[in-house]
Amino acid sequence: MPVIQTEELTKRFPATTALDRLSIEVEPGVVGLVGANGAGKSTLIKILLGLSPATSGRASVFGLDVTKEGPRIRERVGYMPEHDCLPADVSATEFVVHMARMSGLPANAARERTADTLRHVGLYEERYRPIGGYSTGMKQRVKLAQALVHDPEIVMLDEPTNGLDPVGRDEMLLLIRRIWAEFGITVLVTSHLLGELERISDHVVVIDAGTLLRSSSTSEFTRTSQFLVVEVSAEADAVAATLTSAGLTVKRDGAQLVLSLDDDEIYDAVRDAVAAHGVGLIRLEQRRHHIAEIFGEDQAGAAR
Ligand SMILES: Nc1ncnc2c1ncn2[C@@H]1O[C@H](COP(=O)(O)OP(=O)(O)OP(=O)(O)O)[C@@H](O)[C@H]1O
Repeated sequence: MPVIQTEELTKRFPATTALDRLSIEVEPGVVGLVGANGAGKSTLIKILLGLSPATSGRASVFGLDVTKEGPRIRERVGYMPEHDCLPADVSATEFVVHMARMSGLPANAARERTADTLRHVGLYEERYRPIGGYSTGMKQRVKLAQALVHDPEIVMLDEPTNGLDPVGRDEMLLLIRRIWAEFGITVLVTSHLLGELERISDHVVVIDAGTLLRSSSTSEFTRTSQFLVVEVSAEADAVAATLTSAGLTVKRDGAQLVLSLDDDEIYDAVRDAVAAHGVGLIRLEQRRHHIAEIFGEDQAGAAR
């Protein structure tokens, strides 16, 4: 059974449709939910948590209907909200213990789990300092710790790398990957940056204006979002024709030939075509599509 399932899920606000008949399935692992600002990521998480009702359609977590089983779902889910929501005048320890108690842990267990979790997120040394004096990265770690402290089966992390510098982003991404790798907790993590989610996710779901653009394994996603640029010393048209007759998708971009990377034989085919025409190979380079190109995905994968 999928951990999360939605069927034709729709959420309308007076001025906008945040989710438009969205159907997705999430299996255990790290799942990246990618979309531009306003795509509907936070809205989806709030519906899954039973915090906001859908307009129509269905959603379930662990097979439990979100409209009827909100409390039972929230017992088993950790949630890291997008925006800063931490009290400034208490320490990380006080706050996370409080959240653990709210989740039903007895006092001793709450204190022990808090210490373990703060150590895991790298905040052990600073755990008694007031949160108000923390950096953005430290605050994100407190938010992550409170999502993990009651030992959930899945965590939903809304833009956990927001506001972090490149080093802070890398550290946060590593921490997120470890949640699944070391503890077996499924992670649903949102971002508007595909590249960073690709690094840690087993599966990527892309939404745009509340609709599903794509849902696939990360390896498949990476393969089809890349292309190969070939530049030859002469006879570019003839080389392109040879590659096309070998079954490859070839587009011209000035002097360059742009090939879809969806064929495993592509490098052999390029070598053979270049040899057949007796021309030199000036450039052979793998490149990535820009995110906007992937969002308007063209499976042929040529650069525009
Ligand atoms: N409570 C609300 N009332 C009215 N409109 C809302 C509400 N919450 C979200 N929206 C609208 O729904 C759309 C989706 O918003 P949502 O916050 O889910 O997007 P998002 O993908 O999480 O983007 P962001 O990262 O910017 O939050 C947006 O157009 C937003 O303005």
